[in-house]
Amino acid sequence: MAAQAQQETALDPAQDSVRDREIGVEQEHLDRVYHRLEEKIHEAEFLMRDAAQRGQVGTPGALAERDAQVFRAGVHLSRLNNEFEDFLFGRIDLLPGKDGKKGPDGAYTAVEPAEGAVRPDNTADIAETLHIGRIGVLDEDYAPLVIDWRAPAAAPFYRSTPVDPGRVVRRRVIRSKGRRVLGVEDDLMRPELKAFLDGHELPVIGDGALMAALGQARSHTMRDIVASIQAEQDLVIRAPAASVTYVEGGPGTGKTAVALHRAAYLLYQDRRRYAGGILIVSPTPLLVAYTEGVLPSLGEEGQVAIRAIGSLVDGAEATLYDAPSVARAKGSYRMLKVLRKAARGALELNDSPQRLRVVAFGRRLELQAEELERIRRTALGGTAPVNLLRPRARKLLLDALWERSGAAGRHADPELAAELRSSFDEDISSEDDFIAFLDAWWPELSPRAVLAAMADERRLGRWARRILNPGEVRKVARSLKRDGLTVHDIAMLDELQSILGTPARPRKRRELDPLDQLTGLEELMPVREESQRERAERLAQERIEYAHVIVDEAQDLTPMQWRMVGRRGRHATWTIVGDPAQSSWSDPDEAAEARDEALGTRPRRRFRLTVNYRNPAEIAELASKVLALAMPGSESPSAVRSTGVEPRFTVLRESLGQTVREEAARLLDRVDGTVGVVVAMNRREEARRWLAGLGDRVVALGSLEAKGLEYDATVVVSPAEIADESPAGLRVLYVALTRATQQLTIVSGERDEPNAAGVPDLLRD
Ligand SMILES: Nc1ncnc2c1ncn2[C@@H]1O[C@H](COP(=O)(O)OP(=O)(O)OP(=O)(O)O)[C@@H](O)[C@H]1O
Repeated sequence: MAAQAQQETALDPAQDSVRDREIGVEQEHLDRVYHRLEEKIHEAEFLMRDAAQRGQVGTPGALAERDAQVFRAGVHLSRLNNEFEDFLFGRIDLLPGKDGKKGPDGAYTAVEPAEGAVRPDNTADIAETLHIGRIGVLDEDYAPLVIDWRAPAAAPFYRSTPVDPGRVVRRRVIRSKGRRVLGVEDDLMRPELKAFLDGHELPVIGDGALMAALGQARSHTMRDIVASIQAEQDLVIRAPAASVTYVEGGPGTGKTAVALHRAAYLLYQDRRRYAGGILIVSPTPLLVAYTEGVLPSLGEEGQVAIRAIGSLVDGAEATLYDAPSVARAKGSYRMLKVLRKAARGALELNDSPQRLRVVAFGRRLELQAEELERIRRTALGGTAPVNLLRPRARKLLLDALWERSGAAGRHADPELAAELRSSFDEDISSEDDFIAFLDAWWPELSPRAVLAAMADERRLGRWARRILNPGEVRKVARSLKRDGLTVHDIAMLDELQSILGTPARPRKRRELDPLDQLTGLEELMPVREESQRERAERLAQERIEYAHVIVDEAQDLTPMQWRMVGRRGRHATWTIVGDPAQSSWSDPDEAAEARDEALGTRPRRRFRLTVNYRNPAEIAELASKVLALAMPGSESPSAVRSTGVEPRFTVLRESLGQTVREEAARLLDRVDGTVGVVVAMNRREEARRWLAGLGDRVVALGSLEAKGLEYDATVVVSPAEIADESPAGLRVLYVALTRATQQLTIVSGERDEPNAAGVPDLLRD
């Protein structure tokens, strides 16, 4: 952060005493906060005991409210004690505001200082001090002890910059653990100003919280960034929820972090609206596992579902990846046409009956294959879901049988004719042969059954004629034969579900009570209504639509995946974050078209994040060489820090496995946190074996799995192999090169053509 006042160093004893004093000041405040919370708990407990003693005193509503209050207070304190390591993390010291108005959180609302707040000799008095934390706490007079980070009054903590300071003079990050304050770091937003708080000059400690946060060792889970959200990120987090918020930014600019904080912010802003749920779509289960702790650390759980794109369909979990050429066929719009044909074609699988025989009015009636085929085609006309067309097909069969029966002209009186027809329909419909025929001839199809039918190459060839080429048909059919589902199969299953439809089922009646049956009571009682809770549970189970959908790594979604995600947010507002330069999908234009279709005509609000908080400048610079090849003309985000450690280049020694293992071990010695080894997808298993026994700080990843993740150090194995993997290979390599927060080692394989210094061809100037 610019213009940090670094008036002190830890080595200066005088400064140390100022630091200790300031830590003491914050400790006092934190003690007050905890004291207040305990008071609230006691208050609530007292109310509860009192309520219990007085039995029915008070309206039921008031009693319920008390219970709820006790419950909330209890949850509050247990969270504070157990989960929030740094519950209170910020403070701003502010000049007096333009108007004297206070907001609902007890803080003054004006963003700009009052005229005359700064005196001509560049001195000023601090008029207000606000502490910022994960949740808000008021004192007994309703003055704010802690402001929730998402409240409007907290915005200046994130937004204020030395260029545009508003009322903020000093911005402080407080580091604490449990109930103990460990440290403070200050930034001065008006370094030229001499400001006084209670008559004493405002002290300034430390060298910036952002750098401290960025330098920390990484673990296998992501941390929240509440204490150091930067102004351009804050604009996205607090953007109004209407329509579509669209965020682009290079690697490490905080897109994922911003997306998660935005979910928490939206819930805070309008909890009722988002009771419909927020869905965060993530590219891989690894990234889900990496990020899922962030929301609980912000005090939000329950209403946010973070799901990998391969886990969006209930009961189906992707465990496999497709080869790039198969993925291209399965993910593109062309597959939609194939699925539509397959869903209709699957009705005619080999065991479909070729003849219908029934007896009506004492006569045997029969429909042959040709007639049945004609009826099926008529029933399938249009685009209605196949499973919902069964009643129509049944009706057409009955029409044809009626015709065949010759009964049509028997009565001139239309009423009698209609009566005859309806008893004809009733007779036939209840005939066992007819029911069995219909079940076999128009079975209810499941998405899985259709997908399984597509594994037959000849059949798929028929359905995909002039849509996929024979090579693609062969490969897709073969891939569908494997046990297990791929990420792209999931979007196909979801599409099939919508093409096939689900017939309405009769409502499940409540379990019969044997006693009721004996007494006949069951017959007298009306069918029990669903309770409100049961209804809520049922809706939650059935829910595929959300109130807000956040798509992370949006550049990777295929057209079929956009359709799947779009179905989950038909009435939602959206936040889309991504980076076209990191796209692993080969046809970005087609994907953009599908995205626009999913989002409809909703207006978009666009943002761009420009600063890379992950990679040191040395690594970012190397990665920018690949960016220039992958997306000529696009700009790299600027790295916010530098470590002085250049990327290391090595060539394969005895064997690739041995070399990689040695390099990983070397990095494990040099960093405190994690090491990621990124290889081409087809080397994943091999790479896991190479690293066996090195401990759980090191992991092997296929190039596509590295998406969104970060490590203290990474080993990127054979850039050429990764780049040659798919048409989007260079962009995937760019992802691989931008995962490290501290050190990067490149191991060249045979295809990399390294020069004497070990630098592979792709990474040379
Ligand atoms: N304001 C911030 N304060 C502290 N750390 C930050 C801040 N913004 C981002 N970071 C850190 O930078 C790293 C990169 O953030 P994140 O993973 O969200 O970036 P990204 O844009 O999603 O990257 P990619 O596109 O490569 O997946 C994370 O470790 C994150 O915690």
